[in-house]
Amino acid sequence: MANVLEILNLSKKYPGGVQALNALTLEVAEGSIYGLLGPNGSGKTTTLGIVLDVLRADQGSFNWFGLPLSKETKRRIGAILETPNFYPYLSATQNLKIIANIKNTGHQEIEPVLRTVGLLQRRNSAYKEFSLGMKQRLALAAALLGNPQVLVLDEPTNGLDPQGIAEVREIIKQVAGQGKTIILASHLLDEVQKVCTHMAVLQAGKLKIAGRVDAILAHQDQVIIRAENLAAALALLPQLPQVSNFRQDNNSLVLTLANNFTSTDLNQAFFQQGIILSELTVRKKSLEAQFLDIITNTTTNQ
Ligand SMILES: Nc1ncnc2c1ncn2[C@@H]1O[C@H](COP(=O)(O)OP(=O)(O)OP(=O)(O)O)[C@@H](O)[C@H]1O
Repeated sequence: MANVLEILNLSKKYPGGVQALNALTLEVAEGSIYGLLGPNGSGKTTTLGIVLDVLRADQGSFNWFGLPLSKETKRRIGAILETPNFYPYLSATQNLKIIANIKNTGHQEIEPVLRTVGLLQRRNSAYKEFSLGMKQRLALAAALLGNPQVLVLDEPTNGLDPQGIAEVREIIKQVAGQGKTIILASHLLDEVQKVCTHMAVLQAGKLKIAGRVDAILAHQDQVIIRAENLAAALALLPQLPQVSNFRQDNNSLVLTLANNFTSTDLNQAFFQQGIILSELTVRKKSLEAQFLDIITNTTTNQ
């Protein structure tokens, strides 16, 4: 599948001396929901600012749809970097009419986008009467005007209550289901795991890891095995391509699977060598623990 966005060796130092980005390289494939994940200050907003032409990089390059950024490519991108300045006394529809005029798109798009974000019933209510969640959904509607191919969102659920968070996440998935690519920045692995198909993890402006969310997280599982003949199992482990590392813990062996292998593959490998496992347990780490592991242990890997 074609790439919607390609970032190559992007670096940015702010005047105060903070190296916000350090040779960042990543690719976003068409149709993906791509999470840019990292702790506060890791460079997510800076990355989005550069690719949306709000900030200038010191070094490196990027392209959208294989092309340099231009008026034409910008038209194919809808973005929310911060909450837009809607007029408080105007209704949802009136506010969107103003944005449609700025974007030079027809007013016939307003009703469908309000429906997509679940605000059609409230289209005549004044913006000032909206809850925070509704305001964020109106911002999404505004970003969707002009039918962009890509939606770029910076921390789209920040500050919302659980219901508001669930609504926004549902809209993101629905919009992706219409074939649009979504790029979103988040500091929550939980959010990225629930919403995204792919992710890049940033720390201190550097890429820690990038790839499919399920593959990255599966690689974090711990597998605990026991066998009648533990010594034979232990002796076999260094030869198994399914295992990336292991340690003995009393009568058990605790191991991490190599990329693209499952616990079934592991069980089969032992069986083929005549070792019957008496126990095989997959222990999923908490998402917080996985996030910390990725941030602290992972070596850069695209
Ligand atoms: N205008 C600025 N001037 C100086 N330093 C800045 C500026 N904007 C960001 N920084 C610094 O650059 C680094 C990256 O910031 P950035 O906002 O890109 O990170 P982030 O991952 O989006 O964080 P957050 O989740 O807190 O928004 C941080 O150390 C931040 O303090």
